[in-house]
Amino acid sequence: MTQDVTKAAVRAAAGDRATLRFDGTRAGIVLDATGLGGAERDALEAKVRAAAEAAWSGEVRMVVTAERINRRIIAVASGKGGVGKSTLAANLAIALKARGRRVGLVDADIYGPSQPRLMAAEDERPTAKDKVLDPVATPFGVPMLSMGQLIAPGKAIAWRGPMAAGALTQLVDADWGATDTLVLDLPPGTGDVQLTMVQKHKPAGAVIVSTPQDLALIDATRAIDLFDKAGIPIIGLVENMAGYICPHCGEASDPFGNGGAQETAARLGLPFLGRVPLAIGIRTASDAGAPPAAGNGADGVAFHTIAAAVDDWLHQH
Ligand SMILES: Nc1ncnc2c1ncn2[C@@H]1O[C@H](COP(=O)(O)OP(=O)(O)OP(=O)(O)O)[C@@H](O)[C@H]1O
Repeated sequence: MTQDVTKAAVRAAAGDRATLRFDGTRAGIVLDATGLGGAERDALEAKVRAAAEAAWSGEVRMVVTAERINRRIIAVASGKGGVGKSTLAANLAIALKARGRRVGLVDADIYGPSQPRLMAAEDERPTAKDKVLDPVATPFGVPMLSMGQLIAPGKAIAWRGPMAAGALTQLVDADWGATDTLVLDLPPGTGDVQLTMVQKHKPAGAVIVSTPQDLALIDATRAIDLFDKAGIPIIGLVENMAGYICPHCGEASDPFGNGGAQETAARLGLPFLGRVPLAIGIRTASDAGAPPAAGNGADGVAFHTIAAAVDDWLHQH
């Protein structure tokens, strides 16, 4: 077979990803797998090798290369539980994806991992190759890994920081392929577990979620201190459950007060990223594994506004 036939066969299999050189009876292929996940890379490599070997009667040698992706972690944190941190993390990931980023989601909440349910991936189990995990796909184009997929429920409650950070390493160092932005849903609170996690995995920035109540805001200030201590910049503050939207008439009211997080942000000189209203639709959609940011409804709007601010921040840093 001729070199031209082999070139055409390799090109048909690999497009622009392959360069081919001939040296006597040997065909050498360099395959650029930048941006492909593990399974895609293996499949492409096998396809190109098969095409080359069918066309070339001599030896075929192949080298697979990939550019390093500069992947950044955005931590989503809260001073206490139940403020909607996981809801925000899931919707932020989906809304950042809608802005063209390649987003993955890591659920590091060892106390109550809820991302598999929020992201409609409860029945998925990650596989591992050479001890490196392969994130599970979700219906929203955001691959995901969760502590809930690694550990039995309730098992990690008594973990100290180093153990939690060690488990997190498995999730962060997984085969994320082309993912350039990892949204990290941290465990609620500001103790040793959270500090060790952020010190070890150095997020590019943090989003702090709070409800308008004073107590939650005091807790939010503790979360801000935690990131200051670890030298991680705060991208900004999100106020969740801010104002109640009546499902019947659509009227907004403020059962927990109004603007507390915005005032706290201003007082601390931090950016305010936006308010998410308390809306029954957000809860029912989340419980049903259909995050509002994935649809076109009114409940998704606030998350897209917040994602736009986070996206800007990432462009500037
Ligand atoms: N803006 C909102 N409007 C209505 N319900 C909300 C809103 N945000 C979150 N919720 C609901 O509040 C509950 C707690 O939210 P979520 O699990 O996201 O909080 P969390 O801070 O991650 O909690 P945890 O401490 O358990 O990790 C969930 O039932 C969620 O659907």
